[in-house]
Amino acid sequence: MTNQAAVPNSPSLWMNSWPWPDRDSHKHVRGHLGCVSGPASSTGAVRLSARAGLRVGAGLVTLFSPPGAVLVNASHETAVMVKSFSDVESLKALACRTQCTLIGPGAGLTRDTIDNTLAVLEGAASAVLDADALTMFKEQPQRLFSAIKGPALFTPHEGEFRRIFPDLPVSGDRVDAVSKASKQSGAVIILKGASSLVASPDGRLVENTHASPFLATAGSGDVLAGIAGGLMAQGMDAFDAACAACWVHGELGLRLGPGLIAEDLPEALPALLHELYAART
Ligand SMILES: NC(=O)C1=CN([C@@H]2O[C@H](COP(=O)(O)OP(=O)(O)OC[C@H]3O[C@@H](n4cnc5c(N)ncnc54)[C@H](O)[C@@H]3O)[C@@H](O)[C@H]2O)[C@@H](O)CC1
Ligand SMILES: Nc1ncnc2c1ncn2[C@@H]1O[C@H](COP(=O)(O)OP(=O)(O)O)[C@@H](O)[C@H]1O
Repeated sequence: MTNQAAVPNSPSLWMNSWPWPDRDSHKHVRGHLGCVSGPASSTGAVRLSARAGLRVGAGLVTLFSPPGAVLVNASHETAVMVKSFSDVESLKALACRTQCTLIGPGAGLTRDTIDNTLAVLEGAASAVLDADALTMFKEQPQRLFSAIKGPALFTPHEGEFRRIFPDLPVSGDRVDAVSKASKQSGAVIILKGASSLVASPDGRLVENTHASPFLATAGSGDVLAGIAGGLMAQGMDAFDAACAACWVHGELGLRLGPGLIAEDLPEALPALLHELYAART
């Protein structure tokens, strides 16, 4: 059991480290986010992440796509770029050119997802792992943890958390479970839910209750991962980026409310970002 209490999330925790561009910024200094696409039949989830990353300010966002999914990705995207990768070496080379690469949404429950996740962790300066990139390490979580070299953020829902941390019961003390999981893995972790907990291996712990039940809709978590990845690509500390992403995502949920679908979230970001920009000190 941990006696640690989680700090309530609020903009005061991370506003000062928000990566606003300055007068001399150009797209290459605003960070490059890579997002790894799954096969042609399941590309939508990661495109939600990519769009959120671009909206939150990453200067460049590229979808890294297997050859068979390039056409479907390219036909959906305009500002988000698309690059093909045919094997783990070419994916690693693409990830090396990013400040952050995100993998998992719609990646697929296949051996390729294991190999591609390891390539991302090896190549990218920082990484966001969600969904299938976590689930696929159910049988060998230690292999995943050992592959972490730089800042890494895991964004599991409870089902995914249970798969990679089977010894840490989330049905009991969630704070204890997520704190231990972060220390065990070496990753910052967002344990998502109606209340989301953010834990860092160095012991920082925040609880986000600033959210709406209307966020319980397909693809909403993919957008959250993209917001966090977009902030990390711009150089924000992984824990601050995770806290900021949870609050911003929750605020968008509160603003949009009934009828919200995941596509709405990135499109609602500019109005909120205008307010945060005006309130900066
Ligand atoms: N537009 C799209 O293309 C979308 C694709 N998605 C992708 O679909 C794949 C499967 O993801 P899912 O998360 O649906 O399924 P998973 O199969 O990974 O997990 C769902 C299972 O986990 C259990 N679970 C326990 N706690 C849960 C919680 N708090 N939230 C959700 N499930 C919980 C559920 O009982 C369920 O059986 C992933 O690749 C994901 O990225 C989803 O992100 C939805 C949107
Ligand atoms: N009842 C709720 N209240 C507030 N936020 C919620 C609620 N249910 C889900 N969410 C949020 O919605 C997102 C759902 O993510 P996830 O389960 O990964 O779905 P998906 O895989 O479809 O994107 C998470 O950020 C979670 O915190």
